[in-house]
Amino acid sequence: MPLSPRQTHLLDLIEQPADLRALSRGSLAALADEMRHALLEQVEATGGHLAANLGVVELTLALHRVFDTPHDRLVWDVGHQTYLHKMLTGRRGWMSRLRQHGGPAGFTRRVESEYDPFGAGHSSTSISAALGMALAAERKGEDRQAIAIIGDGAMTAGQAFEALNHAGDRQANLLVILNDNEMSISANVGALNQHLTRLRSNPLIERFRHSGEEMLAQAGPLGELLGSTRAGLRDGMRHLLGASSLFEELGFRYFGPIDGHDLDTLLDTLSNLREQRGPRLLHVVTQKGRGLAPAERDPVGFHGVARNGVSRAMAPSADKPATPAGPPTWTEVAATRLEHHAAKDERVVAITPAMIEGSGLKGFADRFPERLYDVGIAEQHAVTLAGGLATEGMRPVVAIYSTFLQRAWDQVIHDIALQNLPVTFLVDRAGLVGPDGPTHAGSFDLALATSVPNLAIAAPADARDLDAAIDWALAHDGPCLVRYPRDKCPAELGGHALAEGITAPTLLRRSAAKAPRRVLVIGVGAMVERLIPICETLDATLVNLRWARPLAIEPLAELAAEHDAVVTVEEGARIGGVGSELLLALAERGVSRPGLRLGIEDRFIEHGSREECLADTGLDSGSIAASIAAFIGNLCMNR
Ligand SMILES: Cc1ncc(C[n+]2csc(CCOP(=O)(O)OP(=O)(O)O)c2C)c(N)n1
Ligand SMILES: CC(=O)[C@@H](O)[C@H](O)COP(=O)(O)O
Ligand SMILES: [Mg+2]
Repeated sequence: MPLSPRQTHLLDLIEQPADLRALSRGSLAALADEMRHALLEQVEATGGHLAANLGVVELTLALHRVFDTPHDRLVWDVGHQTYLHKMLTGRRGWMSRLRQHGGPAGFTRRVESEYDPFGAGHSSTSISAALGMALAAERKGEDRQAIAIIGDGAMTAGQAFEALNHAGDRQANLLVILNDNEMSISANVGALNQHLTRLRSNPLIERFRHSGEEMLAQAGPLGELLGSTRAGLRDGMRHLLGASSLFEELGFRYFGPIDGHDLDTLLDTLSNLREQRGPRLLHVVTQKGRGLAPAERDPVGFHGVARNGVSRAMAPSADKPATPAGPPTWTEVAATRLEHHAAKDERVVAITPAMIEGSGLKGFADRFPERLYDVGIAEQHAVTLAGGLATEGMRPVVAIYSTFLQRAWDQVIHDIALQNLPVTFLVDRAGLVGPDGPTHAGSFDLALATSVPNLAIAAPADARDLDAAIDWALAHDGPCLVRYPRDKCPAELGGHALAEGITAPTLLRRSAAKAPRRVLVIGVGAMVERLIPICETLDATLVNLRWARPLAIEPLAELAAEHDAVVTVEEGARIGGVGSELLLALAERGVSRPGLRLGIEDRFIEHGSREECLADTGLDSGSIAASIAAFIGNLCMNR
């Protein structure tokens, strides 16, 4: 059922937020309606993060109406909920290419607009960044508001607390808007979430506060005198009722909770807060998916949707196309193997930093709910928690995206590897992810991991390798990282082992070429599949490395010695990656050969489809074949 197009008379008038401020207040509800519909049409065409955006229509409108953006700084956390913000800040015409190559990013970016004062993608950075802006304004003597808009999910991260702690102590001029929709990607978790629930559902406090304020208003001059201590009285009441907010304890003035879909309340409250200074936190209650019934019912399913996802959701079930069958994803294969082990071994527990669905842990959660720890958006804690569990004989598995593991490398090194603890890391989204772009690319895990002692690193090329790697990791008495991309997983690529032992590389084909054309290609992980036809065409020998550590250097050196040159191909940073390590290790064994290292170039790769991103850095099949062919051509010329 296609979405019916809707007129957008008011939205068409808005080029910049100043145009929004010129509209009558009475027309804003109609504008919010138009914005919500424009959002649905846009996400229908491009796909993207729908539910969070539906929840902030009124909040976005109210913020740009009340504050003097871009002079006042709006810092959105994560940035996945900024589609309306982009529409109101001069990017509406461009949104039809959202998250596509050359189009706007799915998150805020400084290079895109002066209305994006800070780039994001990873969560829980907004309070720190806005605090930096507030302190800079203080130093420069500038009068501006710095506003962090952070979700209840993002608020669960350590960094958010670190920033609150600092801001409250400094009494910085900072406004934090806590957008509480009771959801992270899945239902929000943790004691903070329970605290927010108590704040949301304590009508006694609200009644007490309102009646207290009414009494003060009726008491004339005495009331005015007392009014100056109104905030103190209110805080006192909260303490008496045992309902003081955590934020007040940290030095913030707490306002709310208010209904984030009630425009009048939002506009009045924000206007009041605009006139105040110091650390303030406004608790806004919103509904994820607001205004689209299927998304309100299933905010998890509508967190991110594919192109045509809106009309598909609204279609009667009989009209819904069946999901096409095909190979499973790497995520699915890994999750199935993990469940297989959990069924046999009570010691196996899984940890996720707020990514149950994306990491494929829904099945594990259903089957072994008491053995799944969703720790919130707390990657560092997830890793050290696994360390603690491992010291007591458990077999913890941290399921984590490569990009989010970046937060926790100190924990991997200091808490896990240094103590040689048996923790398995299932590192998903390793390599280029596509539409989420550089903030979410898993470019660095290999380069970071290869230098960490004790850490075994598997880069499986097919489902058979992946299963074997998980089996090995769970039996191994030390840490192990298993990495795989956001893609379909081939079942079995074949080949035979180059040596004894589970971590040995496999040989997939042997070149029949004559010197100087005998080239050994060593593929890392998911790159191997696309190397098979390339090596056939170029008549190169092909090895599936399988394990980046321990590196099976002896059999590889023997094989390399029979060749004229070595090529390595990995979906990870080329500098400091497996290829660099391999060529050096071969040279140290006296097998110095001309080498070509293919990997992610030394720059950030822009968003696009996964294939476009790979092509951008020379890792699509055509570019790989061309690079190897040119390399062989040079070998012949230089002979
Ligand atoms: C460091 C980090 N970990 C995980 C994620 C994945 N992620 C993106 S949005 C999200 C949920 C955020 O919840 P909340 O802040 O409440 O925003 P909402 O979607 O509810 O509006 C998560 C876990 C991320 N972007 N960054
Ligand atoms: C905004 C965010 O960080 C997540 O929603 C992320 O976009 C999920 O990515 P996947 O679609 O790869 O699970
Ligand atoms: Mg939320």
